[in-house]
Amino acid sequence: MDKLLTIDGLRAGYKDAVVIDGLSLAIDRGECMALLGRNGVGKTTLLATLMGLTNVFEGSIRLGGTDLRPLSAYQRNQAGLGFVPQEREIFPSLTVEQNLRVAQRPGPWNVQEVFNLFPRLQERRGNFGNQLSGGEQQMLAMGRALVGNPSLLLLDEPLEGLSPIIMDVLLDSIKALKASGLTLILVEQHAHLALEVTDNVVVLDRGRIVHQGSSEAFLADEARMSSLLGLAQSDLSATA
Ligand SMILES: Nc1ncnc2c1ncn2[C@@H]1O[C@H](COP(=O)(O)OP(=O)(O)OP(=O)(O)O)[C@@H](O)[C@H]1O
Repeated sequence: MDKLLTIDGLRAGYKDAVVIDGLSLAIDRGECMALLGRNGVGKTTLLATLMGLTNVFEGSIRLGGTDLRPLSAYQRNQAGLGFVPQEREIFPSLTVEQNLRVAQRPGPWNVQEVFNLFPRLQERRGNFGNQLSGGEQQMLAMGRALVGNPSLLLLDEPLEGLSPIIMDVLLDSIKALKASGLTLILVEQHAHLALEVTDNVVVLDRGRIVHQGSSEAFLADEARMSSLLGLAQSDLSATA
């Protein structure tokens, strides 16, 4: 298969502290990957490292043919990384449409395509960022990453704090992105839901990969999920 992202021997963290500790990972073009693990194991740090927002001590990160390590976050964005951070970071004083237009770069994704994916945003096109619900902000944050026409989309806990109805809208959008062939990494605490919309899963523990395989097989192995994710059996079914 054609590898889009290749991470080799990565050690990274904050100041002198190592959080990602010798991690190697490759993602095929068109692959949809869940990145799971208990709180504080380094999932967000790995995404932030891909974006150039942490200290890298060792290792390489390549996107297609490009070595990302010397590049700034802005340059990584231009090289094809789209990042939807947990904090969403939309512009509160711009309208929905303006938020999308300022992020537009050439490619198949444009404002109208985002409105087709999230009709709710079209209804809210004239509202300011700070007038949106949490779910609408999340849709806008995803839309903003999409109009940048990324080759790899990084989603950090997009379902956090949202109602089940809005979670379903976002999960449907992730399925649609997967069907369109976009490569993506989904960090989620809702393990069951993330596994249902992804091809493969990587589980981290203390900055290292402790499990890697198909999402379907992991989903069927409740005992393994429970031991690696630290969820009680009741939590696992609650997220199903
Ligand atoms: N900006 C930062 N500066 C210093 N240490 C940090 C920073 N952000 C995270 N850490 C530390 O790095 C470790 C990994 O945190 P990270 O947020 O990557 O974990 P996570 O798996 O995403 O957890 P969660 O599911 O809670 O978001 C933790 O020990 C955390 O305290």
